[in-house]
Amino acid sequence: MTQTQEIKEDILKKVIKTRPSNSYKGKFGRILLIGGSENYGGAIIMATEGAINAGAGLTAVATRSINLTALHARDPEAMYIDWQDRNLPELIKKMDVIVCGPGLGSSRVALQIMQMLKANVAAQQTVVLDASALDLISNDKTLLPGKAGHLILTPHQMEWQRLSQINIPFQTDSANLTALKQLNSVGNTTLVLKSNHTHIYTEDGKIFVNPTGNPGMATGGMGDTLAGIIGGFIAQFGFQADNILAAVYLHSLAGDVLYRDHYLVKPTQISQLLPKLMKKYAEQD
Ligand SMILES: NC(=O)C1=CN([C@@H]2O[C@H](COP(=O)(O)OP(=O)(O)OC[C@H]3O[C@@H](n4cnc5c(N)ncnc54)[C@H](O)[C@@H]3O)[C@@H](O)[C@H]2O)[C@@H](O)CC1
Ligand SMILES: Nc1ncnc2c1ncn2[C@@H]1O[C@H](COP(=O)(O)OP(=O)(O)O)[C@@H](O)[C@H]1O
Ligand SMILES: [Mg+2]
Repeated sequence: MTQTQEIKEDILKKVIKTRPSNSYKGKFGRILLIGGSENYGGAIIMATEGAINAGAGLTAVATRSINLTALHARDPEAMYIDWQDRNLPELIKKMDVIVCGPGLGSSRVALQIMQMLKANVAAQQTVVLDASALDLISNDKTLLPGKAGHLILTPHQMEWQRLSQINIPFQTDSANLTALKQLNSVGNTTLVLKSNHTHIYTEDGKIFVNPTGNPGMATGGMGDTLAGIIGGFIAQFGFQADNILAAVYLHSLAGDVLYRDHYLVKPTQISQLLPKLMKKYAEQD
C-alpha cells in the first residue's frame, strides 16, 4: 500500500510561475464550466469565479439562461452560452478543460448535458466532474466521459459514498483506490475526496493529504469554488498531478488566511484572495 504524503507549501512555488512578458490569454488555457440550474445558479457562478481568479486564460460558462445577468454582474470576464444551445457540442470541442456539475441538478436537461459531454470530449482534454455530475454518474456509470485524456472527480464524502458504494466510515485509502479502479479501469482518473482532510488519489496511484483548511470553510459553495480553481490551474499550467495538488492546497490556504480574522469564510472571498496569494508564490520561483 502506498504511503500517504502530506502536500507541502513548496508545491505552490513549484507550480505558480511568473508570467513571461510575451504572454497572452491564449497561453493560459480555455475552460468551459457547465452547471447552474434555476435553483443552484450560485454554484456555477462560484465555480466560474474560482477559475477566473486562479488564472484561466479564457473562461466560458454554459448555464441556464436565467443565470446570465447574475453571472455577468459578478464576472463580466466570463463568456456565456445557454446550456441548451445547439452549438454547445462544438464549443466543448474547442476547450482544454471542462468543469461540469456545480448546480447542474438532476433534471432531464442535466442528464442530456452529461450524455452530450461524453459524446464530445477527446483525448487532449481534461474534464473535472463535481457535485450533481457525480450524482448522475452514481445512477448511471456509463455517463462517465471516459474518452477525455484526464478525468478529475471532486466528490465530498457523501457524493463518494453514492459513487463508490463505500459508506463514509469505511472510506479508507485502500477501499477508495479499489473503487476508483473499478470506476475507470483506464487509469486516467484522479480522485479529490473532499473533507476536513481532503485526500487526493493520483492517476499513478499516489495518495496525498491536504494539511490546510479549517471549519470556517464549511460554507455552501466552497466545493464549487474548488472545482473552478482546479480547472483554472489545469487550463493555465497544463495537466500534472502537482497542479491539482497546488490547487487544493491554495484553496484551503486562502481559507486559512481569511479564517485568522473571520469567523466564517465565504467561497467568493477565497476566489478574491487568489491573485494576491499567487503573486507571492510566483515571486519565490
Ligand atoms: N449557492 C448554490 O447554488 C449552491 C449549490 N450547491 C449545489 O447543490 C447541489 C447539491 O449538492 P450538496 O453537496 O448540497 O448536496 P448533497 O446531498 O450531495 O450533499 C450534502 C449531504 O452530504 C452529507 N455529507 C457528509 N459528509 C459530507 C462532507 N464531507 N461534505 C459535504 N457533505 C457531506 C451532508 O450531511 C448532506 O446530507 C450541487 O449541484 C451543488 O453544486 C451547493 O454546492 C451549495 C451552494
Ligand atoms: N471543516 C473543514 N475543514 C477543512 N475544509 C473544509 C471543512 N469543511 C469544508 N471544507 C472544504 O470545503 C469544501 C466543501 O466542498 P462541498 O461539500 O462540495 O461544498 P459545496 O458543494 O457546498 O460547494 C471542500 O473543499 C472541503 O475540503
Ligand atoms: Mg459540492
